[in-house]
Amino acid sequence: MNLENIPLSEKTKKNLQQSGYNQLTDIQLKTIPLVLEGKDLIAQSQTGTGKTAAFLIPILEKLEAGSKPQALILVPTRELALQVSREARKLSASQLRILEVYGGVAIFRQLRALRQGVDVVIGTPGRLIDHLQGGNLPTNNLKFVVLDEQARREMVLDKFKRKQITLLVASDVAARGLDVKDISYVINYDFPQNPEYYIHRTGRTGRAGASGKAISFLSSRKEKSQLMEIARDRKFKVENFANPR
Ligand SMILES: Nc1ncnc2c1ncn2[C@@H]1O[C@H](COP(=O)(O)OP(=O)(O)OP(=O)(O)O)[C@@H](O)[C@H]1O
Repeated sequence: MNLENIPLSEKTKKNLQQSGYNQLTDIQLKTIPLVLEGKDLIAQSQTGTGKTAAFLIPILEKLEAGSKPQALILVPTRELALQVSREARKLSASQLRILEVYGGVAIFRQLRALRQGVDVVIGTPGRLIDHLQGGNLPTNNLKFVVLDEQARREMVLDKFKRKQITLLVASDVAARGLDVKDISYVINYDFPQNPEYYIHRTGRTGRAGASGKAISFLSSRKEKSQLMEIARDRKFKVENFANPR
């Protein structure tokens, strides 16, 4: 038992033990006190270490049954929405109404549930946007928003690695550390802010000694000279250069 020093109510602790959560995992021990204090945070840990409960336990502890959504949890897939809502029902020590919303099923039941009042909404982006745009999902009572982004990211990357996706549109977050074999091109839509980022981004192609290609869209003479300077420093070739107007 390592729940003693965690500032959760007795009701929650009892429920955790009844659910077989006798020991909190490291990520849970670290995040729960911070979320209870109302801190914003980004958490990262290995798969299967209990990240879902790490955000659910403190959020559920803080909520009381009401009528408008108080927590919104964005997940990448329908399967995850179901998985997270199952976990939320298990971990909720009070009578909170938990609703999963995802596409591919009739919207009617989701609408009815939203009209009757829910406390926690767990959903996938497309259907959530439908509900938000339709004015069915009031946001003025939200206290918590969770983005289960890593599971998105990881999943998309996995598909990219297995070549099920052939084009990946990414921010600079993907500029470092992404190790995928055989990336044919890196396309710089916006020219990187500094030379270091150019190197990080384009380093995704031509891994492990192989050569790679990058295409950059340049929108000023300044960007052109930045590119030429990097090319000079790093000794790479610039081909098919069209002058920006
Ligand atoms: N403290 C705990 N005690 C016992 N079981 C736990 C505890 N925390 C989580 N679990 C269980 O461990 C399993 C894995 O948890 P979870 O799916 O949240 O991992 P994760 O870190 O989100 O993994 P992934 O990165 O794959 O999404 C779940 O079945 C969950 O119910």
